[in-house]
Amino acid sequence: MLQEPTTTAGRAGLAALLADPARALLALDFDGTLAPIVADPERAAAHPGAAAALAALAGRIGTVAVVTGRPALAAVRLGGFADTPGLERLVVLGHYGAERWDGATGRLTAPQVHPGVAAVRAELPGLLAALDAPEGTWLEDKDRSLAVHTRRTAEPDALLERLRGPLAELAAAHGLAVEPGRMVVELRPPGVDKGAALTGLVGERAAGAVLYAGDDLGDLAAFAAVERLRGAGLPGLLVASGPVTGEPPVREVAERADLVVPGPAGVVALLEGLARALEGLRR
Ligand SMILES: O=P(O)(O)OC[C@H]1O[C@H](O[C@H]2O[C@H](CO)[C@@H](O)[C@H](O)[C@H]2O)[C@H](O)[C@@H](O)[C@@H]1O
Repeated sequence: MLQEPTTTAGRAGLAALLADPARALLALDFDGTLAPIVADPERAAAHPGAAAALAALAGRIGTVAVVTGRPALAAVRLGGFADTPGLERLVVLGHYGAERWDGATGRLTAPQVHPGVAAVRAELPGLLAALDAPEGTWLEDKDRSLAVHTRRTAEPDALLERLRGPLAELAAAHGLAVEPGRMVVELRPPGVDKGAALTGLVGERAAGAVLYAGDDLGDLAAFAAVERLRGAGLPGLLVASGPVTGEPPVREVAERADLVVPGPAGVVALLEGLARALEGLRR
């Protein structure tokens, strides 16, 4: 059974997607939405059913995309997307939309690395040492940005709170912006976010309906984009992937969603339900 959205706008978005799937755009975040949250980001992997569920929809829905804070190729690798029959036309927008990988061509497009990234890379270890960042603090170097993770420390939330100000100052000193997330603060180039990335793709594909699913603060820009598009007459459905790891949900995401599902397993079940509904409509 396909779960029903709890809002009128969400129900209209789902109805429009089902009525004309060939013109619809389905976009999903990666970590926390298609991939369960794990302690070590390098060991993240898509839910075992995710790639197949996306592939089942890719033949029916006009555009299927992943929109992630990860480098695009990292999401392709961790998701197993390049090896999945049916996902040949998948689009992956990485680094919050700064990068784009097209399954159809296998090509990655990306801008120059922001010069502030090298400066932050050089200064960040010293800053963390000066701030007495405890064991377990982990610096993720994503080439175009750097992320400080606190999940593996004894008090991740308190540490994140303590680091937030100094990291924002360092980012600003080098022309970078901060992107907060689940037990992570990322220092990354400004000027692009998931909302701009999603809006661009909607325009490029002349989408007639959009579904976006996410779980974290970085997804709120995409939620805002769908809300704006709905205001302009484009039906849309917002899905929140609620956490299943025991940590509290990201309140703003759950509150603004038309449908909350239980984590990546719930997202996969929703995708499978959509595929079944579209198959049923074809008969
Ligand atoms: O936009 P996303 O696809 O959601 O990527 C956002 C960040 O996700 C990763 O960090 C998060 O997932 C990790 C693995 O489950 C988890 O350990 C961490 O606490 C989460 O914040 C990734 O490491 C970041 O680079 C992404 O920006």
